[in-house]
Amino acid sequence: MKYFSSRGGMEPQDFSEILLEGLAPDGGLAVPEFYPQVPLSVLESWKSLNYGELAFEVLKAYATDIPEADLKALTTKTYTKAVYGTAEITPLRELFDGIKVLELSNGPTLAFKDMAMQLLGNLFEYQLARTNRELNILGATSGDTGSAAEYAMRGKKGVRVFMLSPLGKMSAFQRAQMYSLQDPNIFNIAVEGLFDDCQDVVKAVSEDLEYKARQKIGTVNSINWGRISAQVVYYFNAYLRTAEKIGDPVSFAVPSGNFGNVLAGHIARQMGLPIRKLIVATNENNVLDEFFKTGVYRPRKSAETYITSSPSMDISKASNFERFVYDLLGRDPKALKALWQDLAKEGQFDLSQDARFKRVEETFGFQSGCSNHQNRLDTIREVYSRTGTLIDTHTADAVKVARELVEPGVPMVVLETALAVKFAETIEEATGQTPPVPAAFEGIEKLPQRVVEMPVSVDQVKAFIAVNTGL
Ligand SMILES: Cc1ncc(COP(=O)(O)O)c(C=O)c1O
Ligand SMILES: N[C@@H](CCOP(=O)(O)O)C(=O)O
Repeated sequence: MKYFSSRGGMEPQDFSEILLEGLAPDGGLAVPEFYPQVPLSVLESWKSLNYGELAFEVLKAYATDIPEADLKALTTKTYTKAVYGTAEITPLRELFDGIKVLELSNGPTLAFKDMAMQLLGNLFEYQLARTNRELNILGATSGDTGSAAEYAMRGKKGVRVFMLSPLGKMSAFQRAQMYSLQDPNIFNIAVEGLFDDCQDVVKAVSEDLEYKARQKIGTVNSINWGRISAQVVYYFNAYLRTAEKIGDPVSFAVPSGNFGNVLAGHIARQMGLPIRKLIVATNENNVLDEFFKTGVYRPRKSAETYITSSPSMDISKASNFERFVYDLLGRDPKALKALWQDLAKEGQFDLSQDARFKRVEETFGFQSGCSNHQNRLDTIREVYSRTGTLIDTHTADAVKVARELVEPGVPMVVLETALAVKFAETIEEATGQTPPVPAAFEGIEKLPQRVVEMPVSVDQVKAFIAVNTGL
């Protein structure tokens, strides 16, 4: 399998190359030359596989330059009960009204990011040893990618993590998870801005190709195709455990911010998984909901981005949306590049009158909805009173939209993207209950924290990295 840039400006590369490179040199995102197809008969045969085996089957079609025996060893080592708490890895639980919850947040940092990040940590270690290289990861987080990456990379040989987070905008638990780490290869930088500002800095640094090469910069955000490909696996797993009969339709509702999670669902669907609807659920930062409803894509500036009680989705410029639009435009890099040039000039684009916009729902199955703080409180309270379980604020956003769009006879799977304990304040406001703190995180908010503060400055971030790498 070869990978190209969504904007057309990259020589074909292998999986291992794009894994360490992150953003394409022309500022686009790496996309595979085609989506490997999984016929229903093959899907049927995957029913008996455990998670690690399934991950191997899905990923071997993408990571074709990694010897199969090595890839199998990596997926087996990653997806264990010791890491994810259960042998099922991503258990499903019944909610109500035809809705199930897919538990993706039982890993080391209590968010769905662990599903891909643990594998990425092992893949990086493998690839760096194979090529005798070092990697300095530059990432942006709104709360969960940061800790997942840091827990996956701490102590890994040849890897440093420089993680940008929005100063004062994450929950107290999220801050403590990241900033209390004292490992010498982990560097936390709290930026005086929002997630989008952090992500812009990561992209600007990555676009300075000379600096990127000298400092050996890589990424762990979902702009890295490795992240997305690993996230495709749990859609297959959930489908295999949900469909009564292989071939029956199943829908998914996905709390969305940077559009990586739901994009993985889109890819699973393109590979032939019988997904009926992919529901994009946003919070008050509803840029994506606006696009899926109207065809107008209008990313907001930081000043127009709300700070909400589902803070990990406080994102107004969703990176992975570019990968979906690439497919929508018939996988034509010239058309994508032209549209992105319009976007840079006009600050928005409008596909409402373009015949291709109809394909968003008809061909690709996308629908959307959004939530506000009150919806979140109501949903968390109702789920608690009807099932006795506490769901986190992001998952609540998806449950709210799933209930609006669920269809009779079609199971709806809501992706649980974090555990309630990460957002205890809102859970207490909704239910009066304090979410239980897992033993590993007992007292974490009282630990000393190690973080440097910085304005939104590409130059200052570059200088900080250079001082700490000595390169
Ligand atoms: C808890 C949680 N839910 C949902 C999201 C949104 O996922 P995505 O950015 O892949 O759309 C994030 C962050 O990405 C998150 O941390
Ligand atoms: N919600 C994320 C933001 C970054 O998303 P990513 O999937 O692109 O890494 C976070 O919690 O950091």
